[in-house]
Amino acid sequence: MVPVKLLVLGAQNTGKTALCVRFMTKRFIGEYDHKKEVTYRCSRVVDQEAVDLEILDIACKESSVASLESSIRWADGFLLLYSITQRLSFLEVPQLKKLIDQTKQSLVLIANKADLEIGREVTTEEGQRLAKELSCTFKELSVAEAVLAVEAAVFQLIRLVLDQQRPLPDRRSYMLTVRHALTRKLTRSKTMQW
Ligand SMILES: Nc1nc2c(ncn2[C@@H]2O[C@H](COP(=O)(O)OP(=O)(O)OP(=O)(O)O)[C@@H](O)[C@H]2O)c(=O)[nH]1
Repeated sequence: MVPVKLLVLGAQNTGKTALCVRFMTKRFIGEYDHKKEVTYRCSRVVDQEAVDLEILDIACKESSVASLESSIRWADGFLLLYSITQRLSFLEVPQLKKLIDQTKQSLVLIANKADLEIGREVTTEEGQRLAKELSCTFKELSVAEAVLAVEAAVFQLIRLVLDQQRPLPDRRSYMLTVRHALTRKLTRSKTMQW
């Protein structure tokens, strides 16, 4: 079992708890008790790898900068949420990203509440642009409506963490680079034969 620790971050009311509960139970529950921070534990198989998962949902209202920083140090990967209906939560993203250690690059930016099109304050393109600037993966989804999208986002983050933990030559990104280089070389030599 590979231990993987994930932290769910974002401004208030962006759906952090809803996302954790959705991932753990597959259910969407409207309202939660926000007073305490909660650690969810479960195991999942990701790409044939058994993963021992801990997901920390911190109560933003209650937590000090010091405790936020200590949670960030604890985590291997981050789900950073904003709500498409709360422009302010989108504007807070770069600040939160700055708090995350530069060496910790496993981060998925989630634009939540995609079902609330009528109240949209942040466009999909703005989210994509920000993710590009912050060099992270981007997903727009609705925790309320899409159980599979939530699972896919968490799994994608787990893959990033596992990839980051592998010694450099084993990393998926490294293998992909080598594969692309080889393909290019093979294509070129084929072209030359013709
Ligand atoms: N329509 C809609 N509502 C959502 C969605 N996700 C969460 N909510 C609602 O948004 C509100 C806030 O969700 P929470 O999960 O409590 O948000 P949080 O980020 O944990 O909030 P704090 O603990 O205050 O930081 C709740 O009323 C949820 O039911 C979604 O995808 N669509």
